[in-house]
Amino acid sequence: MKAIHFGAGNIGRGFIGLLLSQSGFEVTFVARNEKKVQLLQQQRRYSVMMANEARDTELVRNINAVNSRNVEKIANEIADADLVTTAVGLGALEHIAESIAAGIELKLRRDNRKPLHIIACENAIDGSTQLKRRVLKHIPEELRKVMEESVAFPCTAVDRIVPAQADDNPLRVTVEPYFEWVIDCSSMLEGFPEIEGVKYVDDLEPYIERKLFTVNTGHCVAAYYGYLEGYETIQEVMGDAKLRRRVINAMKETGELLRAKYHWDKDKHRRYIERMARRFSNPGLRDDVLRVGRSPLRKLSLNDRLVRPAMQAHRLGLGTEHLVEAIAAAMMFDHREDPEAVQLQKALLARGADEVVTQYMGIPQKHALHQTITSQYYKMKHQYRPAIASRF
Ligand SMILES: NC(=O)c1ccc[n+]([C@@H]2O[C@H](COP(=O)([O-])OP(=O)(O)OC[C@H]3O[C@@H](n4cnc5c(N)ncnc54)[C@H](O)[C@@H]3O)[C@@H](O)[C@H]2O)c1
Ligand SMILES: O=P(O)(O)OC[C@@H](O)[C@@H](O)[C@H](O)[C@H](O)CO
Repeated sequence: MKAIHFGAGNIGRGFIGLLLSQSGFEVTFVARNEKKVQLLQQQRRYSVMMANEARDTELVRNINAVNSRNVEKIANEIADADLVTTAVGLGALEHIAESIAAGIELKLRRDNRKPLHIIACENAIDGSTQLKRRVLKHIPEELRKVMEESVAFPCTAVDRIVPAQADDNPLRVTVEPYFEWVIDCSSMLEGFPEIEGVKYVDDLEPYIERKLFTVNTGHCVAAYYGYLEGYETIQEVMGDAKLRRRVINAMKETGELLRAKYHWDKDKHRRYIERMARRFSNPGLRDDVLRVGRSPLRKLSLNDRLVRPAMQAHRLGLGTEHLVEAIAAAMMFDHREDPEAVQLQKALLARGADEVVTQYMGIPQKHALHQTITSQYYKMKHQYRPAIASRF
């Protein structure tokens, strides 16, 4: 069984590569960094350490690597693969689409009808569908129909906290012990080799929404308030009782929405929230506020972890107070080395919050949340301005 994985970063090595290798796949990483490619090619293995007391360690074997610029080699690898996975970041999917399409085209021209599944393991609703749309642009018209017979793009929800690594060994990665990987099997082709530890479901929506609107909503609330209060890590933020309460309150708010939509048991979901908060606090990890808050424009977009639950909750007449505050806090994220934070701050400065809420969040001006978010932002800006100014 052969898998090609795009992105030899934190989640790629610490989660996807690990589970695929444990399930018997030969995994070839497609990576941008030539040094990392060479190391993976030389060592053909790396270790994944658990952030638990025992520091349990797993060895990932049977791996190889190819540089992301080597489109011909990537296409050859994909042409006879069973699985392609990605963890490159949502914004980078457009950069890998052409290589994936080249592999699919080669596979079809060789008349290889073995099923190929392509799964975008990014934090997003319908990530694989978004990738498919980009790949299709590079597939010749005459192959598109036949492609459907042997190539599928099932969507997924992946959950494991893997912080940025500070390790002398550039391949080793430390991860939390917890993980959840759910794949939508309703769009899968027959004969798919199962991945150990994956849950296959017919309807992914409750799973991806539970993950994105609890783990990722709560996580980014911690990051954005933590940033405003001058904390460096999520662990520090969770140690601050006032901020921890804000994180929990936001997860409770999305919890009310999720329970209304999916009729979940109240106590069970409360325990899920508590468990997620304990994960954020894991003392065995050091997770930077800057990593968790990265790419604020993506996180503030209409279908992501803040605006989507807020819009849905509003539609159902449920509370949105904590989400609105978190959205305003996200708008304050002005880290100079984050290109999206810079773009956001420039837009706020040039065009004001009104336009930013419409343009980047997709909330029409006449929507009630538009006004609430804008006012909350100006209120918070006033409150935090002295703290922010002292940063520079
Ligand atoms: N780290 C986590 O806790 C976690 C958990 C679940 C999901 N995710 C998602 O996984 C994705 C990756 O996150 P991460 O934390 O591993 O980030 P990361 O920055 O550690 O890894 C991304 C990797 O993709 C590589 N990359 C970017 N463009 C590429 C290209 N064109 N070709 C090949 N490689 C390319 C980068 O060089 C980097 O190594 C994101 O969508 C993230 O939301 C992350
Ligand atoms: O990867 P992002 O930027 O979408 O979100 C940052 C973190 O919240 C995220 O990486 C979590 O650690 C992860 O989603 C946990 O499964």
